[in-house]
Amino acid sequence: MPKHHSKKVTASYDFVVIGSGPAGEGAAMMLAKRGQKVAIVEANPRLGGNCTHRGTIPSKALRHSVNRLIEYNASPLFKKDQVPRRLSFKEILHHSETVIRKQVNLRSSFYVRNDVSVIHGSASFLDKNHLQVKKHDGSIECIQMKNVVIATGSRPYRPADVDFAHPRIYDSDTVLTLQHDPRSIIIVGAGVIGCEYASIFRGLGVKVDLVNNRERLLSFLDSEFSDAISYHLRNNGVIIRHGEEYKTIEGRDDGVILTTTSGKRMYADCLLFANGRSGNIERLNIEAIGLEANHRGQLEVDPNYRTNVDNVYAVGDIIGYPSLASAAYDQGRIAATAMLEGTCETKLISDIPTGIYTIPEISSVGATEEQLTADNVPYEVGRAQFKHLARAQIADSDVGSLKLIFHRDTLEILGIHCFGERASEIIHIGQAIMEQKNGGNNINYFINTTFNYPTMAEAYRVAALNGMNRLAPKN
Ligand SMILES: Cc1cc2nc3c(=O)[nH]c(=O)nc-3n(C[C@H](O)[C@H](O)[C@H](O)COP(=O)(O)OP(=O)(O)OC[C@H]3O[C@@H](n4cnc5c(N)ncnc54)[C@H](O)[C@@H]3O)c2cc1C
Ligand SMILES: NC(=O)c1ccc[n+]([C@@H]2O[C@H](COP(=O)([O-])OP(=O)(O)OC[C@H]3O[C@@H](n4cnc5c(N)ncnc54)[C@H](O)[C@@H]3O)[C@@H](O)[C@H]2O)c1
Repeated sequence: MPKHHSKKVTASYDFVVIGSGPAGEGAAMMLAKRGQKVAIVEANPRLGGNCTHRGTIPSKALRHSVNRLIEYNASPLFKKDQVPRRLSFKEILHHSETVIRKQVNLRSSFYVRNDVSVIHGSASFLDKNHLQVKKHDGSIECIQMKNVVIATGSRPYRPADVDFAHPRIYDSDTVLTLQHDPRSIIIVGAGVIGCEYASIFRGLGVKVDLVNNRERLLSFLDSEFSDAISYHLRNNGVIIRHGEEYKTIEGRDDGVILTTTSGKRMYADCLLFANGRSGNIERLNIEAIGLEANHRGQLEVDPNYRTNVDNVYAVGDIIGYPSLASAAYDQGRIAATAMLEGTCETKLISDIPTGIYTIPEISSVGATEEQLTADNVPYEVGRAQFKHLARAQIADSDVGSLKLIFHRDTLEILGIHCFGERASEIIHIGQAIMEQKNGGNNINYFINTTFNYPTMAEAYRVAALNGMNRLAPKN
């Protein structure tokens, strides 16, 4: 083996992927399936990325448990003794740990089956063809590669004036170690993470103060749906404070005091800071290959996910928007294809769906009414309310609605917005039609097809009929 920078090169690969989250996994699997010699370097002793260990999977598993609890306590079937069941955060963490274990087993098996070498340790560049990997036992390995994919993900943004070492001040990573049973929590940041955790804690009966520095919740949503989530969070007891910036956050022995720049003073058992994320760039020593990250630790890439260095690609949260596990898998596969073929014809879809696992859930794809109005697009809307669907009545989930926005003349679907139980699944039925070309994207599809009955999918027929009935005569 050759020597590099006075370290012995221990192995050589066609491709090395750094990070085993969805972006890295997507790239590594695609490259391995195409017969390449691939290694994945992962700093965590277990595979799966932050997605599996700290982000998507644990938060969705926690939310699932809370939702079952709410359902149980609300169901007339189980309500006979009138004593509501309680669960603590610690108790529901057990379920999420079980799901994480299953995910790690499953995802680890992919690497074994596809002959991808797994190297546990933290990677940093020596030059564009060599990485140094610092292993957990302190030993250092030097590996050589023709090409490399950076998929190191992101972590919670931690402003310097917040004491994250305090035992009652958490971010979305450390909240997964919360062992006590808080009676109240202040959540700073009402982005997707803040809203999802507000639903989880409120569902457990914890008093929640949600501090938002903007004027509305999740302002990228169609305003009807942003209003709906505000209404339902408030209706469930969450206190939402819009347009507030924190001034100080002070941890005490028995709780946390937050003051706002407007002079408010709040107190709770603990605080979750969930306001933004930073790319995991520092340990990579990208200076050694002449790369530079922006102030959020993110890398710039071209449409094929190639960085300014010809054999170095980057995918997932490390490149910023959309910063979703859903998109990260696709980015990984697209980058792998581009690395093998010079370019990838398939691009990430432009209408990335959103799936927000608040209680109730929200999901959308395509344009909002505000965008279409601003662009002077002639559209009409069709609505279905869950409370009018047999399946929702059976399931006792009558909170929710589906809105179809379609072009008044061409009847093309332009946007779909849904909230309520299973919204993030329901949205994909409409998305499949919306993606059709050559006239296939037409609201009449939902009127002319036969849906299983009773199903939530029936909402599409109801909404389509509602919209068509509302169309004004052309002259
Ligand atoms: C609380 C929360 C909830 C979320 N919910 C959703 C959701 O419902 N749906 C959705 O689509 N997205 C969700 N996301 C976003 C999603 O988790 C991320 O977009 C996704 O994890 C990004 O994947 P990735 O592959 O880029 O990186 P990550 O999943 O962040 O994985 C990166 C991996 O790289 C490793 N690594 C970092 N540096 C090095 C190094 N130098 N050497 C070796 N290894 C390294 C890390 O240890 C990590 O395992 C959520 C995020 C959070 C925080
Ligand atoms: N269901 C889902 O799809 C889901 C669920 C949870 C999280 N996520 C992902 O997690 C992230 C959500 O993060 P969030 O809720 O903390 O906030 P966010 O992305 O909504 O950002 C909150 C605020 O922090 C700012 N900010 C972001 N990064 C910063 C940084 N490094 N330094 C300073 N300011 C910064 C933003 O401009 C914004 O004003 C998103 O990337 C989202 O895609 C998705």
